[in-house]
Amino acid sequence: MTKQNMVVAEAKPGMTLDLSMAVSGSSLFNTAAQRPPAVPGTYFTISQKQLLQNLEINNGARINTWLDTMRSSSPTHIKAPPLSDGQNSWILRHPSALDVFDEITTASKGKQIVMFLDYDGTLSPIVEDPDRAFMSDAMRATVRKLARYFPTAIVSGRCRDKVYSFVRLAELYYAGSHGMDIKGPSKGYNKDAESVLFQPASEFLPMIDEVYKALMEVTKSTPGAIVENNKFCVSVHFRCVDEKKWIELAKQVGSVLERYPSLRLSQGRKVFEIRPTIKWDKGKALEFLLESLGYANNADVFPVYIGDDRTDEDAFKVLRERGQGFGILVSKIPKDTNASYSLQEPSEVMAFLRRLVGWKKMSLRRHFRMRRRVEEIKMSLPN
Ligand SMILES: O=P(O)(O)OC[C@H]1O[C@H](O[C@H]2O[C@H](CO)[C@@H](O)[C@H](O)[C@H]2O)[C@H](O)[C@@H](O)[C@@H]1O
Repeated sequence: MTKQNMVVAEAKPGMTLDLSMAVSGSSLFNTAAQRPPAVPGTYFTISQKQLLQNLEINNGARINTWLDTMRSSSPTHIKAPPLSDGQNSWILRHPSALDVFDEITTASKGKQIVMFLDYDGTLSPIVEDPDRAFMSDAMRATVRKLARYFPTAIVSGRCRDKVYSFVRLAELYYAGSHGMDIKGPSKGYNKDAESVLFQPASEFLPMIDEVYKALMEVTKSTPGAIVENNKFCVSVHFRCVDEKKWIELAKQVGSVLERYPSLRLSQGRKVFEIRPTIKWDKGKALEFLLESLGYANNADVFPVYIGDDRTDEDAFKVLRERGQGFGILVSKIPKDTNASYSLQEPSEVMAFLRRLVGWKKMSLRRHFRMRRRVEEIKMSLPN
């Protein structure tokens, strides 16, 4: 970054500074579009030297930025859009996947559907204790049936073993740690699938372990904070932390992270996600899995990704860019998304998956009936 193009917000008491671009490895915002809008008249350029002198301010600003995002991700701070155009135009742009079900199946005609499912908030409801985010037996039975008809992968921010212990279906693909830990099914599909195993961040294991311990130590004075070791990444939950303590928690996390420039932080649903800065995410995992399934350059594949979180946006984006299949965002409120369709909650996800299974069963039945009929006609013809 040159001196010319470095634009930094002027420090004013109580104002949140957007210095995320200047704090390497810790930006919450990957693209300019994601950064908070500029406030006219509050910007000036500074040199690298001045920037270093302002390190203290930067760290403060970084914490402020985190706090803003923490607040905006909290339901108490989400302003319901006026019962009007806002909501309506969002729904028009991202219609319910249940309402446009026929449109979706028509688009997939003649193609192989491959299913990608996020776990928390998609297959299981969001609960306070991350260790108790169980999926219902009905949802498990639905996903089991789904996997009989379509190759199916679970793509989660959680540690792969942990998400497997919740889902307990050996016939699925699993991509844990935001896609950094991929394993093929141990039964079903083809035998080769068993050998699929990909861990692009394995060199970070000792560092993640170290950071996990440091975060456990530093956050133990903040009641309600939960640190979760997700093997190749770490989650720091603030769902049960009193909002008055959020700044304290953000500072604690910041104090650990500033020692690890090769780690980055993003936010999910009332959780800080800390992970290696490698170019790997749920979108890359989706592409890797399609390749493993033999669909890398196949125009006849139709991937469907269902997820509720910001980290799922990477996968939605990949589908949009490939122009193949589509993403479905699980959300009750309008959100900026690359998904094409929406579903409100896990119960709607289950309803959608059931319809998909029902539709596939019916089309297979129709197909076999037709084949039988053709055979009968052939047999009835004179030689
Ligand atoms: O990619 P996902 O499968 O959606 O995982 C993302 C994070 O999900 C979990 O946290 C979220 O769900 C918890 C249980 O409902 C909830 O308490 C928490 O507030 C949510 O953020 C999981 O615990 C994290 O490790 C995952 O990274």
